Amino acid sequence: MTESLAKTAGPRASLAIFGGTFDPIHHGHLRTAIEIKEALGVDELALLPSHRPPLRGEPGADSLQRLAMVSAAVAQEPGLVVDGRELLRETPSYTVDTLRELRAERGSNISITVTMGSDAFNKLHRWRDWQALFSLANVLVLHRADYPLGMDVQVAEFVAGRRLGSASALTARSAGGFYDLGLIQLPISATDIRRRLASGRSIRYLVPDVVADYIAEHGLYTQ
Ligand SMILES: Nc1ncnc2c1ncn2[C@@H]1O[C@H](COP(=O)(O)OP(=O)(O)OP(=O)(O)O)[C@@H](O)[C@H]1O
Ligand SMILES: O=C(O)c1ccc[n+]([C@@H]2O[C@H](COP(=O)([O-])O)[C@@H](O)[C@H]2O)c1
Repeated sequence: MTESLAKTAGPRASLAIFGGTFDPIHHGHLRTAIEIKEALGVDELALLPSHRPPLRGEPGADSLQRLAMVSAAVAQEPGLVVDGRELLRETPSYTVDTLRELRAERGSNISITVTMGSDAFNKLHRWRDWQALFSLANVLVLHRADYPLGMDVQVAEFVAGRRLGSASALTARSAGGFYDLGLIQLPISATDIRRRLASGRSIRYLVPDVVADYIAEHGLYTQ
């Protein structure tokens, strides 16, 4: 299927994806997922736990455990769904592969927006086939408090002509648009949660109770 997609304005079905290692999923991710869904006005926001994250070491919890925690966390949240497709591939979880699969399934007309925090976006120039992401989807970047937007010069040039005036303008296009969004950011990170658990401290109110219970039952992140 061709990667040059129609970019005409107009109402269309829409989907946003929010990928991550989710090691573990926390309230920073969940609050952000809701903000993304509202800002874009999408029909559906899918969280995509990565199986083998390309630019980082082995996660502390295995893929099925991370998938189970994400699924439990969103079970009560209408409009948020989990997409476990990256666990079905043995290759590193390249976003471009995921988007190609989604396009093949959903067709060229649906609006797809891939979303990521500024920490992830600042490394975009190291992603597999990163320019192709913009042929397959729109890109929405969320400012994270500790990570000012500091994109690579090549990426900056590439997105300059693609910047739209609002997040919701992305959903009127099938692909190719870019927007960076300032939103309420909870200063929570999975790294900090893993450190707390390793030193026997509480993680209550940083993650949903179902996730804290799962971690305790499976003895995760104790070292
Ligand atoms: N508190 C937060 N607020 C908004 N976005 C977040 C937050 N934490 C993570 N993200 C975003 O969620 C996506 C997945 O992040 P990831 O699973 O790596 O979580 P993390 O908390 O950054 O993990 P780690 O500390 O292990 O790097 C990334 O795009 C990241 O920028
Ligand atoms: O496609 C790539 O090359 C690529 C490189 C690094 C990260 N990603 C994706 O970006 C998302 C956030 O990654 P991380 O490591 O910050 O959790 C997750 O969905 C990864 O699969 C994708």
